[in-house]
Amino acid sequence: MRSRADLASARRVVVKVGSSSLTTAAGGLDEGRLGALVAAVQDVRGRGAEVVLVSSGAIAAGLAPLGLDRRPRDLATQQAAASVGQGLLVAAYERALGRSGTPVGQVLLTAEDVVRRGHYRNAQRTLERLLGLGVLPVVNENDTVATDEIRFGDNDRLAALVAHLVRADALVLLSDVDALHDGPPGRPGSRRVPLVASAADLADVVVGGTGGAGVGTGGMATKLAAAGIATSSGVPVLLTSAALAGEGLAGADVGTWFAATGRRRRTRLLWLAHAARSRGALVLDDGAVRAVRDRGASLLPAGVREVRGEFEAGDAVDLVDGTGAVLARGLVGYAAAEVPALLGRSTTDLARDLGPGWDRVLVHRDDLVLVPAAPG
Ligand SMILES: Nc1ncnc2c1ncn2[C@@H]1O[C@H](COP(=O)(O)OP(=O)(O)O)[C@@H](O)[C@H]1O
Ligand SMILES: N[C@@H](CCC(=O)OP(=O)(O)O)C(=O)O
Repeated sequence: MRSRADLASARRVVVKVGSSSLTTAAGGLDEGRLGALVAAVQDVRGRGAEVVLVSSGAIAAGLAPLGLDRRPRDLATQQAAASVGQGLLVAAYERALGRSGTPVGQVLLTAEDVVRRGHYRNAQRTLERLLGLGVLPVVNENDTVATDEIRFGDNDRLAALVAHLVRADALVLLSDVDALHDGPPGRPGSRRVPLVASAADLADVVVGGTGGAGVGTGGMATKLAAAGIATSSGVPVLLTSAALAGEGLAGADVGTWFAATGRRRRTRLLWLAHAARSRGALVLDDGAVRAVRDRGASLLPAGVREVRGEFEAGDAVDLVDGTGAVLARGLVGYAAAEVPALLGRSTTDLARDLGPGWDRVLVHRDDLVLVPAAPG
């Protein structure tokens, strides 16, 4: 997809809508705006395209029923609000779609669901089936069970990973602002940025926090991070306001278009590079640094000098060099408690001394992404 005009002929689109676009100033869901969004989505579906909707708003929708007048700060109350609000949110989508006969499919995901192979294959299969059955999947983070460590916290990045998961032609991020501006919107002189073709186009952009009602989470920063994830793996992004959704999805010259900059990568690696939180670190000797960084090799226990942190097999860890700089991230094959006994030893020794199964690599090269060196 080369430009926003191509959106009019997209085959499959992921549309993400933020809390600020679905709630009223007084709190609670704004069914008028939700209905307008659904109408825009139905136009796209009417053209024969498939849509996955990633909708925030569960926490915001749960505030009023719980007598809360603002977004709570602590995780437990946020989860309680999400638990109450998610049902209201899906019910509002069902009401808005009611007469069309389009069924709504609620899909609640955690970060785990897009990283562990079995989980993301499962999520992928379910979404494909829902689309095949003519359902409108409405995706949100499974807030009520996600702990701080595994939480996305913002649906912008979740939407980028979902767009990759379903191989969408484009991701459309809808917020309460019409486009990315070169400074916080409302500040005199701030202007719309119509096109971001590469990171250089963001050099002069000043990004602020969340806007208006204070129900949004990440402000523009998480949208730019999400756009980076999507475009670097081949999915272009349109960022505009929910009010302009219909025009944007029809390819009109609204919002900010982020062109694709890279090619499709493995979903797990995309998550590792952009979304995973490391549970620990492995300190590599110089030979292992060269093998991993320059030769694309797997990390063997023999090249590791030290282990830091508490992690389980399958967790994300940083691979750091002798100076502490992170050179890669990977999914580790052993738990932290098992690693000290392996350090510095060859796989042949390990198999001989500890028996079969202990000759695995520490981090397989298929489970590893290099982290670009910090500039300067
Ligand atoms: N450079 C910028 N361009 C556009 N919007 C910006 C910029 N800096 C900060 N913002 C703010 O980001 C807000 C959108 O983020 P957020 O409230 O988290 O939205 P949502 O709930 O839709 O995810 C906008 O209301 C806007 O005020
Ligand atoms: N899962 C949360 C959404 C958090 C979030 O990303 O909100 P937003 O910044 O408004 O898109 C909820 O439904 O309230």
